[in-house]
Amino acid sequence: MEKVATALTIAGTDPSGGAGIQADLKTFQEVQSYGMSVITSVVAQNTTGVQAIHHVPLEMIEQQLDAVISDIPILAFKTGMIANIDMMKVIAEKIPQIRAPYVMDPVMVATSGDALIEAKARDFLRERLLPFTSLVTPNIPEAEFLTGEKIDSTDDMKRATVVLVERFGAGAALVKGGHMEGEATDFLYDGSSLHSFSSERIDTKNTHGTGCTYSAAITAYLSQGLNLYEAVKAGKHFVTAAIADSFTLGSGHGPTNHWAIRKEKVKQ
Ligand SMILES: Nc1ncnc2c1ncn2[C@@H]1O[C@H](COP(=O)(O)OP(=O)(O)OP(=O)(O)O)[C@@H](O)[C@H]1O
Ligand SMILES: Cc1ncc(CO)c(N)n1
Repeated sequence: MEKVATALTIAGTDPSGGAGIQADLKTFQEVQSYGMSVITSVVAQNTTGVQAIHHVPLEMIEQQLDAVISDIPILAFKTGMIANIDMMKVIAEKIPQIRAPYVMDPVMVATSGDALIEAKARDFLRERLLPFTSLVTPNIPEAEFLTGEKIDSTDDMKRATVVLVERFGAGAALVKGGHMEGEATDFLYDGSSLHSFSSERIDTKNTHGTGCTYSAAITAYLSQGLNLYEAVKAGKHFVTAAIADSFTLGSGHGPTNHWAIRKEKVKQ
């Protein structure tokens, strides 16, 4: 029987469908990995912002993790929104049982600017979870927080990738340039080489969930056995197509289009 590429996301939800668990599962499906999910927080949010957050009880997060881990092999997994230290502890205890590449999207604020994690939990994320990662994918503000250093230039971005790996123990680091000006360039440091991935900047306000979609695509490609460089390259292609074909839905930052890649294939 064919081996199924299984991918798990551990994250919060977005009922408007553009970010969080919903974006992750849509992305896994488009990339053709079998998607699974553990929900940390139920978030009432849409393209304009976050209206309310309900944290799933810790025992329930643990039971969801046990349900998946005890039954199904996981070939790659990612974490997104983990709102507080107690949740991080539960997840940190289970991670050693999942012997698969781990992509951390260190989610801190939504595209709308609303906070998704408690301030004091941000240090814990770096100290307790970062050392387990195969890859961490911060945007500029997240990288500034994790390294404690200001990022104003591409040289600063490159330096941050190295600091995250050499000083803080990430397996590899991808610092994303969505928040810079000019080309959308991301830098990857894997512990030995530095790579860059660039695309033209697309003129759109529809960037709700781009970070979730990107890290989910990388996770899915890793679950299929691609190496880190190839997975990031394919993930960058996926997210660029999804932003280029994004939807103007709702009155705020619209979502990316997760089936853009399929349309691209049909066009060829
Ligand atoms: N306008 C744009 N045009 C092209 N690529 C973009 C644009 N904005 C972001 N990107 C790319 O999208 C990916 C996600 O990057 P970004 O820095 O926006 O993540 P993020 O801030 O974590 O996302 P989120 O909005 O979900 O929090 C990166 O590859 C980045 O270079
Ligand atoms: C649940 C969740 N995770 C991540 C983001 C970041 O886009 C968001 N808006 N919501």
